[in-house]
Amino acid sequence: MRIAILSRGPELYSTQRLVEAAETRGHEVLVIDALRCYMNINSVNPEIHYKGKILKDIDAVIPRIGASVTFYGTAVLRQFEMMNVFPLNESVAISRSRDKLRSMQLLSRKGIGLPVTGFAHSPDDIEDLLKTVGGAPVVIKLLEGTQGVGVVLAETKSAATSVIQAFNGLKADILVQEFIEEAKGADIRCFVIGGKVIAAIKRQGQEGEFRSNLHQGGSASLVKISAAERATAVNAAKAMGLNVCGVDLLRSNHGPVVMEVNSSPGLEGIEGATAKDIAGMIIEFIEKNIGKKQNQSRTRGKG
Ligand SMILES: Nc1ncnc2c1ncn2[C@@H]1O[C@H](COP(=O)(O)OP(=O)(O)OP(=O)(O)O)[C@@H](O)[C@H]1O
Ligand SMILES: [Mg+2]
Ligand SMILES: [Mg+2]
Repeated sequence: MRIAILSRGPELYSTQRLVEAAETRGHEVLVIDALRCYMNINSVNPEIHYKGKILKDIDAVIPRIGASVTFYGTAVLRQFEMMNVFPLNESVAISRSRDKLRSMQLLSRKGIGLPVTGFAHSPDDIEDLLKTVGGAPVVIKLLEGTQGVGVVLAETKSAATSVIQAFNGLKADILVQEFIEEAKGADIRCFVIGGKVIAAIKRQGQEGEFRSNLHQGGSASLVKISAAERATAVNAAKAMGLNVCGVDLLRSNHGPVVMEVNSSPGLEGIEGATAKDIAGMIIEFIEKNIGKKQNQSRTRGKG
């Protein structure tokens, strides 16, 4: 096969591992920066041009699209779909997962456990907003935040009110969530491939830190997950329409709750902690599914 990896960082661990895994299995790999692709949308035959040449005869595409380039990156992926190239994850599913509110609405519709969550732009009744999520302590999140930045624990009603007012002043969209204290600063990352959890790790925040993000000094270790956690992760992946994803769960005293579903999950932490060849499993998923109709892009770029 000829496999294209859409990635802006050929030197990144995840990209390198995917290249290595594909080449080991006898495939040809191209690492392509989506932002450098240009396309002729009017063409009868959809084409993608890259560095002065037309990209041809590509069988599968692995999107590793960074959050900051979602819009253009998914447009390039959609063009591949229009050319009948097999996408590891479909463009519509990626767009869906990048929108936190849309994701939570979709997951809740499928009855998947979520932290009690409110969202708001400029609430005129902060007290009522806090009441809808059960009152302080609450976690307040900037919708645009990433890697733990913009996630605040407000332990009292007055702290929560001040933080919400401050975010209002910045005209930011926010999420207000019940604080899952019993998670004790840890979350579970379930790595899903083709409807199965193939690995799971626990990320534990530093002493005194409620955020488990590795970028905030958290550490990763192997974890055994329960049947309920496994089912929650699988259902979340299915609800989002993602073949490959990382589902982040919190262990709450009302069962596993999904915090988010990541459509380009990193491989370094999880391969390091589990010693599994996850890049290889991703390539094998493509090998097994590329011919199957039901796993092809459902929208063929029309979504
Ligand atoms: N409702 C909550 N209760 C307890 N802990 C939480 C809650 N929400 C988030 N956390 C902790 O804070 C961390 C960061 O939150 P979250 O994953 O929502 O934002 P983020 O990591 O900045 O976003 P992204 O994962 O998109 O980069 C989580 O990994 C988790 O450990
Ligand atoms: Mg997170
Ligand atoms: Mg996130």
